[in-house]
Amino acid sequence: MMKGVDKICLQMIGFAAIVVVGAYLEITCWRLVGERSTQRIRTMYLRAVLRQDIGFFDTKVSTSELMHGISSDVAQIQEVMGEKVGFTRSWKVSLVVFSVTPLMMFCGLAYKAVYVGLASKEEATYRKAGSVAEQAISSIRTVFSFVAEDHLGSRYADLLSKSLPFGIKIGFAKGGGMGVIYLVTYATWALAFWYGSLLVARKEITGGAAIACFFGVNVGGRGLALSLSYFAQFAQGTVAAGRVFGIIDRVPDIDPYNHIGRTISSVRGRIEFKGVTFVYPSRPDAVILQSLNLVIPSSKTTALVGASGGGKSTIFALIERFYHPTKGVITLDGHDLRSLQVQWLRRQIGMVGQEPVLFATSILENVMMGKENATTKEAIAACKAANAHKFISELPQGYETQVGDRGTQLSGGQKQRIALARAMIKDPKILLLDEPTSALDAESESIVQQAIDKISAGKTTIVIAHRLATVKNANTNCCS
Ligand SMILES: Nc1ncnc2c1ncn2[C@@H]1O[C@H](COP(=O)(O)OP(=O)(O)OP(=O)(O)O)[C@@H](O)[C@H]1O
Repeated sequence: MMKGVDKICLQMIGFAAIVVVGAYLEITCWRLVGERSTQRIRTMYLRAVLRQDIGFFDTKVSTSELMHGISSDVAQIQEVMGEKVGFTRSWKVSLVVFSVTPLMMFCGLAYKAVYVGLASKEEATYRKAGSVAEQAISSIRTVFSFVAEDHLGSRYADLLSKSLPFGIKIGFAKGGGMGVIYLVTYATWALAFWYGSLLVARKEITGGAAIACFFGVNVGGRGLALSLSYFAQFAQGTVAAGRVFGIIDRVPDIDPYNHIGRTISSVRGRIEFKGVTFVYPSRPDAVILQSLNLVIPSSKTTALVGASGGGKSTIFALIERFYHPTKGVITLDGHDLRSLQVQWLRRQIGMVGQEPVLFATSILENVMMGKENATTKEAIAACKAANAHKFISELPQGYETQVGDRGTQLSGGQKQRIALARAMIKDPKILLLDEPTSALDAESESIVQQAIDKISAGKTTIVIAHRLATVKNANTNCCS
C-alpha cells in the first residue's frame, strides 16, 4: 500500500509543478490581455470623445463624467478582464459536472442583478459629486476670489451623502451574497456525503471512491462558490463597459472622421448666410438667429458689432460647423457647408478667441499645435507674423519656455499673440477673431492689433468687436 501511496504522492508533486507553471502562464497571459485591451480602450475612448460634436458636450455629458470614464470605468473593465475571464472557462466546465449548478446560477444571477442596479445608482451619485470637486479644483482662483470654498465643500458633501444609502444596500447585498456562497458550499458537501454514503451502503462503490468523489465535489464546489464572488466584479465591469462603449460607438451628427464630403481646390473665402435660423440643442426654446441673411466678402475684413448675447460668437460656431443651422443654408464660395468635409473646412479657418487657451507645454509646441506636421521654421515664421518672435526670443528659454497650466506664466498680450501665431501657422483662408483684444490693456492692445492688421491682409477676416479701434479698420461692418 505504501508503494502505491508513494507513487501517488510523486504524481501529485509532478502535477503541482505543472500547475505552478500553468497558473503562472495563465495569469500572466490574461494580465497581458487585460493591460493591452485597456490601453486600446482608453485610446479609442479619447478618440471617440474628441470626435463628438459640440452639441454632445452641451447636452449629454460633463467633462468630469468623461474623465471618470477614461480613468475609473476603464480600470473597472481591466479589473475583470484579466485572469477572472480565464476562470470562467473552468467555471463553465464545472457547470456540467454539478447537479446544484442551476440553483447556484440562479443565486448568482439574482445577486448580479441586485448589485448592478445598486452599483450604477451609487456610481451616478459619485460622478455628480466628482464633477463639483473637479470644477472647484480646476477653477481654484475663481473659487478663492469668490470665497466659495465652504459653499462648494458642503455641496460636495451633500452630493456624496446621497450615495451613502446605496453603499449601505450594497453592503447588505454583498453580505447576502457571501451568505449564499457559504450556504451553497456546505450544501454541496452535505450532498456529496449523503450521496457517497448511500452508494457505499448499497455497496455500489468503495469507501475510497466515495472519498475521492467528495474531494472532487469539494474542490469543484469551492470553484463555483468563488465564481459567485466574482459576479460582483463582473457586474461592475458590465456597468462600466456599457458606459465606455456607449461613447466609443456613438457616431456624432457632425463627424470629423467622415471623409465623404467634398473639398474646394482653391478657396476664395466668400461666406454667405441665407435665411439662417438657429437654436442651440441645449436650449430649444431660445431662437438665437432668426432668418439671418449675411454676406461676408472674400479677402476683406468684416466687423460684427452688436449687443452682448446678440449671437455674434454663434455665427462663428456655425461657420466652423460646430453646429448646423436649424433652418437655412450657409455657403462657402457657393458650396453648402454641410456638403464639405468637416476637417478640411476647419483647416481653412483660423480662430482666435477673447481669452487665449494655451496648453500646459512649451511655446513652440503650442504654436505647432495649429497645424499637423508643422516644422519649427513654420512656427517661428508664424510668431514673427504675429509680432511674438521678439518677446519669445528674449525669454531665457526662448521657444522652449513652458507656458504653465492654461498659460498662467505669460501676460495676456503675450498669450494672445501666441494664439494668433497658432492660428496663422496653417495659413488659413478665413480668420475668425472673437474680440481678441478685449482682455488687454491699451499698450498690449495696440501691439496685438498691429499683428492682426498684418496677418489679416488678403484673408477673409471676420472680427467681433466692441471697440472702435478694431471696427474702424474693417472694410464692412455688420450690426446685430
Ligand atoms: N452652447 C450654448 N448653449 C446654449 N445657449 C448658448 C450657448 N452658447 C451661447 N448661448 C446663448 O446664445 C446667445 C448668443 O450667444 P453668443 O455667444 O453668440 O453672443 P455674443 O453676441 O457673441 O455675445 P458676447 O458679445 O457677450 O460675446 C446667448 O443668449 C447665449 O446665452
